[in-house]
Amino acid sequence: MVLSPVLGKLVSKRVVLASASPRRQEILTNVGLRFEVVPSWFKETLEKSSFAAPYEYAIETAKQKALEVANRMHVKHLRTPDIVIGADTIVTVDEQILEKPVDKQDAYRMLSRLSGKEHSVFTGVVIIHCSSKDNQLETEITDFYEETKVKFSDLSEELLWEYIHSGEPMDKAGGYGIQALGGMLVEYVHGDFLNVVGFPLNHFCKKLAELYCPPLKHTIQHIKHDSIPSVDTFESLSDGESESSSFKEHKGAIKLDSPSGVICNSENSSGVRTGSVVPLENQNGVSDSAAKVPSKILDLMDGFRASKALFVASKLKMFDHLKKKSPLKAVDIANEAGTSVCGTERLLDACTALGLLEKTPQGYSNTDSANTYLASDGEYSLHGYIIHSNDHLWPLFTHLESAVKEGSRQNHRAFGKKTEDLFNDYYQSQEVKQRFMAAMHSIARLTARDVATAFDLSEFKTACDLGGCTGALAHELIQIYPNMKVTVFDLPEVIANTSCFQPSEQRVASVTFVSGNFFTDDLPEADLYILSRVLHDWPDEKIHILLKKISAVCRPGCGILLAEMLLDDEKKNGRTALLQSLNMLVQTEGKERSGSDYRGLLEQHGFSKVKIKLTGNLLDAVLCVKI
Ligand SMILES: O=c1[nH]cc([C@@H]2O[C@H](COP(=O)(O)OP(=O)(O)OP(=O)(O)O)[C@@H](O)[C@H]2O)c(=O)[nH]1
Repeated sequence: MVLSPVLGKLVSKRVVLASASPRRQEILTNVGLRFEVVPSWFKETLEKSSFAAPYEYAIETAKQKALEVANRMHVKHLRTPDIVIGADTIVTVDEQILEKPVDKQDAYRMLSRLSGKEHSVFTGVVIIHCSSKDNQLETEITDFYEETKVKFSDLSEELLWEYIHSGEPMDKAGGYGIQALGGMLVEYVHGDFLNVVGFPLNHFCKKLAELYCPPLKHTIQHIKHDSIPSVDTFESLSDGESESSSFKEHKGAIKLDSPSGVICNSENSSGVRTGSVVPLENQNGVSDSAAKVPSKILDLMDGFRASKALFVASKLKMFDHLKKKSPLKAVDIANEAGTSVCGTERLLDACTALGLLEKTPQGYSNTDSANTYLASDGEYSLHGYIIHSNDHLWPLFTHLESAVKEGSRQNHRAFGKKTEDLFNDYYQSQEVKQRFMAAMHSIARLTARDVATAFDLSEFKTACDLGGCTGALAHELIQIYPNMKVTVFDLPEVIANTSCFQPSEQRVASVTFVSGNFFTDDLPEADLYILSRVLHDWPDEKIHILLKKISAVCRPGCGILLAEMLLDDEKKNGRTALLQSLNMLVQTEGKERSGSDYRGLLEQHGFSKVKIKLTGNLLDAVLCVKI
């Protein structure tokens, strides 16, 4: 299947999956699509009776989910995605639409309705292309749906309740998961199995191919096999080059960037496809072996080069120079940065190919996202974390192999000294301390709003951010909850260096900085204790010491808010969090954990009503209350 050309075109795009469904994430990851996950906050409450057909309801819900994410990212994070994908799966039986059960009784009602009958599963999918014009979000929407028919056996009461008690039905449309235990209920499936699981991959891939590599009419090939009917295949879908007439004709398609270098033309020199097994030559005489390019693996092999190119361009302040003045030629930037012209030109070209810069005959300019995130002066700049990644994490990662073999941190190998305490390493020199604080500040600035709004915290009048560093989250909290007073509690060497990170124009009086060590000193009183990127630094034993201490000073009704990257329970998806857990391995005794892991730790110290929120940003949130 020639999907590589399509994926090649998407590689430089910010693709977002507006769904919390782990199944959708897995299905799309499996085909090699690279995307971020930003779960939608759209409540599935559209009036079902106002839709003429059930699939219209599924499509509209999918559309609203995706639009909510596109708008939120555009307004809230100043990050307009290029493409947002949304989906909604429903089950229909006896002209009723079934969604996810709200409780076990509801699951029972659904499953007994499906027992012994055939039902339909519809998934509505939308692909939204986004752009920003005069700061307004512009969208072009493509949608489709897929129907699969499923027949259940007669289900005995016993089997029904056994299945319900397994817990599986609760987050699944129609109250069953065909891919797991629910498969035992099914007599037959007519249609796309993955559509039932939540995402019609086959139809989606065809849609992507239509949008990104529309066929030149004369190249569509009908492959004939003895017993299989003639079909139009992905192999027959050619690039058509960006200006092909069929491309322009396609409803809802927008003009996209030039191909990523993967040859997508599928004609041979005589303009006729001859089959997909033998490598073909296109009009340029280039072997059409795109189907065999393992692009995902090649990308991973290149990953370190791309990271290092970003780090070096940041370290040499190239994005700062280009933010001040652009376009600039390589020679001008080399002069500013004190670097060689030939090396600078190669670095700038690589950054252009990575989508960080734009290049015209007049020279290089920053992309919008380079101006926002890579220049060092932006409100949401990641410069601090990038420099920390280059100077601190990179040397540690060169010892990943030893870390994996030994199961322990590698600070001694990377920096030539044994560290008893993680923070001794960071705070022993002023330069390293400032760099570390800048890194933490940049991640905190980027995530603070999503963490602060993950739950309604208005009932907490006072909060104490343990290890709150520069106070970035504290300042966000008092913006959102004007009656809240927040204490930032951190080591004396941190508190002494916070002044350069303070916002100029805020009600600073509501944020107080107190120095101390949360393991050894008394904790300030508060209704809410916040631990943001703290617990992941420590092994369970240390976490128990800290939670016990917090629990001892918490009155009933007081809470703990955790902000961490959450792993999925099966530790299969979410590569950012899984890679971050390796990051913790090379430098700490800690690790990333799942929401269930944190729930287990918190419940052991008298905290209950644990709520978990995946924010779609770098940090997720967990809230619990002392009983
Ligand atoms: O056999 C299976 N059938 C359905 C599922 C899963 O069910 C849900 C459907 O719910 P919805 O479309 O509303 O999606 P959500 O999970 O709420 O995520 P969004 O954030 O996209 O709204 C979906 O997860 C299917 O995967 C299943 O697993 N097996």
